[in-house]
Amino acid sequence: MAKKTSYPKSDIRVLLLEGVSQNAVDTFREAGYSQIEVHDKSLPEDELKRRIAEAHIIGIRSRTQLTAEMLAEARRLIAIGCFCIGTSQVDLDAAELLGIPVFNAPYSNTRSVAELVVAEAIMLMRGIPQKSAQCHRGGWSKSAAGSHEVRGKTIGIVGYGHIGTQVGLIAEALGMRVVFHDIEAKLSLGNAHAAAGLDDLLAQSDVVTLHVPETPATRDMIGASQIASMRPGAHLINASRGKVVDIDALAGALQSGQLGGAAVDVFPVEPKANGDLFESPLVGLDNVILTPHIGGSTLEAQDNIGLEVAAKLVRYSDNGSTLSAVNFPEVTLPGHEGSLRLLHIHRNVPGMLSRVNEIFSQAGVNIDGQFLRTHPNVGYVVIDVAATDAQAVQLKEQLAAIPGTLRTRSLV
Ligand SMILES: NC(=O)c1ccc[n+]([C@@H]2O[C@H](COP(=O)([O-])OP(=O)(O)OC[C@H]3O[C@@H](n4cnc5c(N)ncnc54)[C@H](O)[C@@H]3O)[C@@H](O)[C@H]2O)c1
Ligand SMILES: O=C(O)CC[C@@H](O)C(=O)O
Repeated sequence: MAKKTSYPKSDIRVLLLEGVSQNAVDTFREAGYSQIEVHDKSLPEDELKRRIAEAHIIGIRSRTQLTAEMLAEARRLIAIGCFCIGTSQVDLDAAELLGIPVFNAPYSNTRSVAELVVAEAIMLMRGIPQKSAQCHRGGWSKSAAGSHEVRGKTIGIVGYGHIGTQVGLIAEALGMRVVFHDIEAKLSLGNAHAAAGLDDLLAQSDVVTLHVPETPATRDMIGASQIASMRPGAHLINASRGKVVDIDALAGALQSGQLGGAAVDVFPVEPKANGDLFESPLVGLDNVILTPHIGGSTLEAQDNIGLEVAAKLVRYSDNGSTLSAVNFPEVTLPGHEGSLRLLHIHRNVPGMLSRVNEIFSQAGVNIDGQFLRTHPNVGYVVIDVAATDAQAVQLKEQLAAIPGTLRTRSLV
């Protein structure tokens, strides 16, 4: 009897780290996956290297670093799920060149971050962090000095994407004036308007809030000279990524009173697990709200993220669709009932498709459907055929032998 070509679901190992929602586990179970290993923390590097070598699918949040070196150990890995928005913890190019698509949840915690940011803007404008700290120490200083309504004040939003626009809409509903800065041309929502540039935004805002991704261009985007461009006594909120702000420059400005206060949720170096020591130059400053990277950590957001990312991973594993992958050619595929589906991920070099097609032509196998998308470095072609089990084994082996092949899979 011919050997089976598709990998049985019961052998597919799913490794879920960092306490992703139970919804994710349930989604895999309902789709027929049974080998699901769940950890509520990220794993130490050595252990992760061992575990990732066995896993076919891995789910992480922001603490697990999937570097090129780590991914080189992931010999069986077919897909990565980031159960969050940010994907800078994964070397996306390295994953693509290994033929591994990465999925995330681009909107599921947007509202949670936006609500927190607007609440923090109110707290900072009222001087609540300092007043609360004083009361905790047994102090009492009832005064309106330095305390302001947000109504009529200006909030400056850096990065006017999903979160930035939500912040703008909620802030405007509270009567705030909204300005934004983005590297892309953006449609202004409500009465928001684009600042002439970052410096212009900094100069006119009472509260500045950051909502950019971590990229080489956003690293230390707010340093000493940008802080010097802000209004004296203005406030800074960072719930984007820690490396976007020069944290020593921020600490200095908060200590000197150049800035009135800050709310910081993300840090250049964050503890790996709950209970680990948190260290920052901002610790102990009364005018700072410190939170442990929980901007998107509401039960609503985590439940939605669990469903969304697990569904994308299951769809890729079962059907091959890569729609909404962040690093990979996107192919939306119909069902393939009655056909064998072969997936071929390859280096995007000239002549690859003709070599693929030559294999089917020589085998005398008709192609029912074919789907191809390429990125500059990687191509992804999906071929549906009516083939016997014996032909299927041979076809997959021949596809895998084409020079430049990164991965092949077959789905029945
Ligand atoms: N604290 C948390 O828990 C939490 C939760 C969710 C997201 N985040 C972070 O927030 C970031 C933003 O999320 P989003 O969903 O709004 O992303 P998004 O992609 O929708 O928006 C980001 C915006 O930043 C703009 N941008 C990129 N580089 C820029 C630059 N150099 N200068 C100005 N603008 C620039 C983009 O054009 C885009 O409009 C994420 O990348 C993630 O790192 C944090
Ligand atoms: O849940 C996390 O660990 C990350 C949350 C947030 O930073 C995101 O990128 O969505």
